[in-house]
Amino acid sequence: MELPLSAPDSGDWTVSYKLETKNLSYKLGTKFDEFSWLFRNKNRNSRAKFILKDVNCEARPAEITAIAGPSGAGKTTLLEVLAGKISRGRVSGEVLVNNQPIDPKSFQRLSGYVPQDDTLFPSLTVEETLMYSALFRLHGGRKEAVARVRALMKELGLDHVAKTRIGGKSSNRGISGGEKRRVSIGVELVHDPAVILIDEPTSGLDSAAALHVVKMLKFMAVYQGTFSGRSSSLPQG
Ligand SMILES: Nc1ncnc2c1ncn2[C@@H]1O[C@H](COP(=O)(O)OP(=O)(O)OP(=O)(O)O)[C@@H](O)[C@H]1O
Repeated sequence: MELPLSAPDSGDWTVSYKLETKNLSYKLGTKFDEFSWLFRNKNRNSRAKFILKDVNCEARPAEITAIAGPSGAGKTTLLEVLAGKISRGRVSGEVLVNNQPIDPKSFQRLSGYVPQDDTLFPSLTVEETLMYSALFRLHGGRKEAVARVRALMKELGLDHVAKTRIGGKSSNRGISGGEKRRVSIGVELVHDPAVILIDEPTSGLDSAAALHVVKMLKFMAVYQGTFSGRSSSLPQG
C-alpha cells in the first residue's frame, strides 16, 4: 500500500508520520531450514534463531524516540527492518506508517537512515561528500545543492572542515570521528527527510560533541517535525 505522500523526494511538513511495529519478529533460519523439504523426517528440530520477537513500539512525530538495550539486543536489526533494509521474507508482524502497512520504497523517499558505521569516501572533502548526496537526491540543480550544503554545514557545525578530506584511519587521517558522524548524518539530512533513523548517533563522540548532535536532533524534531528513531547501547555492567 502506498503512503499518503504528496512530496515524493522529501518529507512533507504538512503530514505527520507515526511509525509503529506490532508483534514484529525476525527469525534467522539455518541451512537445514532452507533445505528441510529434502528430508523425510520434517519434524527434526529447527535451530532457527529469533533476533527480534514480538516487538511492539511506536515513534510519534516531533519527538526523538530512543531504542535502548544491551549490546546484541537487536537494536540495529530493528532499525534495519524499519528502514526497509531487511527483506520481509523472514520478518513477521506489522510495520505501520500512519496506521498503514509500510511500503519500503515510499518510506525510503521520505526518510533517512544513518548506519552505525560511517561509510564515507576517504578521498572526498566534507563539502564534496555533502554535494555528492545533494546532487543525487535533490532535483533543483547545482544552485539548490550548493545552497543546501552551505546551510547544512552551518547547522552541523562543519564549516571549519568544509575543505578537509574525510580521511582514513591511520596515516591518511582527515576529520575527527565526531565530525565524520556529523557528515554521515548530514548525507541523510540533505533532502530534509520527515523521519530519520540513526544507529548510535553519538558513538565515538566526546561528551561535548555528543551533546551537540543530540541538541541538533532535538531541534529538528521539535521545530522541523522530523523525528529520529535512534538506537543506543546501554552502558554495560
Ligand atoms: N544476519 C545475521 N546473521 C547472524 N546473526 C545475526 C544477523 N543479524 C543479526 N544477528 C545477531 O542478532 C543479534 C542482534 O544484533 P544487532 O546488531 O541488531 O544488536 P544491537 O543491539 O544493535 O547490538 P550493538 O549495540 O552491539 O550494536 C546479535 O547477536 C547478532 O549477532
